[in-house]
Amino acid sequence: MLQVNNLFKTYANHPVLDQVSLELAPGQILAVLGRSGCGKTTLLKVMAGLLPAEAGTISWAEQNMDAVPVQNREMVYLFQEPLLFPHLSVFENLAYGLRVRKETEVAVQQKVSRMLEELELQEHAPKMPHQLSGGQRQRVSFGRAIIFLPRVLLLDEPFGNLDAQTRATMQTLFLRLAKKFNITALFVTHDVKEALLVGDRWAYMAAGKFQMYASKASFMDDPATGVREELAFWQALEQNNI
Ligand SMILES: Nc1ncnc2c1ncn2[C@@H]1O[C@H](COP(=O)(O)OP(=O)(O)OP(=O)(O)O)[C@@H](O)[C@H]1O
Repeated sequence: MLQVNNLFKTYANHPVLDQVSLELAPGQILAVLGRSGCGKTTLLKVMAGLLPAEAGTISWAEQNMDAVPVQNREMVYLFQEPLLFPHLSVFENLAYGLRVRKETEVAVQQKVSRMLEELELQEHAPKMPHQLSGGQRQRVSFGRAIIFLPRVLLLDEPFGNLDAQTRATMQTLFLRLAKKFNITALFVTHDVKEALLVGDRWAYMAAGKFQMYASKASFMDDPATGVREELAFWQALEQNNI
């Protein structure tokens, strides 16, 4: 179980994380909906150990993560822009985390081959990152993050820069692999549809305050989230009222 208790952080005396608490069971995906500037990136970076919090605790399976350094925390932050090693091939980008963990060459070859297949990137294995499309780069980045089965995957608007069709393909791929590898994830997005699609649990963040909902219905029914408003727009459009 992932547990976050009362995280607090300020920038210039202004709270950017205001007593953020959440709980997530292993294998669940928490979709976090929030507008630009609400503190989503700060929350994910604090959880990954990339930024310090002023107060609060983060624990996994009742082990406190606060003193655990980034490289051992295994709470992996996935940037919106895929960050790949430009001088390494797709294969070697995927293999990197396994090699750092001193896995045997046989295990590396097996795991990378399997991941290339899952990502439908077999034919691109020898390519360098600059020879890939944006969607393909994001797939490699995602594969690299899950190949060593981290405790928690932290996704920051991962498909925000992709066109609508590639985005839909990536959402389906993400869900299939997350379920297959039993990934526990926080998925932040400003897109209502994406939040509804990828989440098993839902939260809403505004001005540093974080609210988790007991059910999809309660998330949708909260006027703050704007879900009903968006649904009403599409219904009105369908009925030719717009
Ligand atoms: N290093 C910093 N110093 C001062 N203020 C900061 C710093 N980093 C972020 N902020 C402010 O904190 C708030 C939250 O920033 P954060 O990057 O977490 O937002 P976000 O929800 O991820 O936004 P976006 O979706 O636009 O990336 C913003 O108002 C931002 O201007």
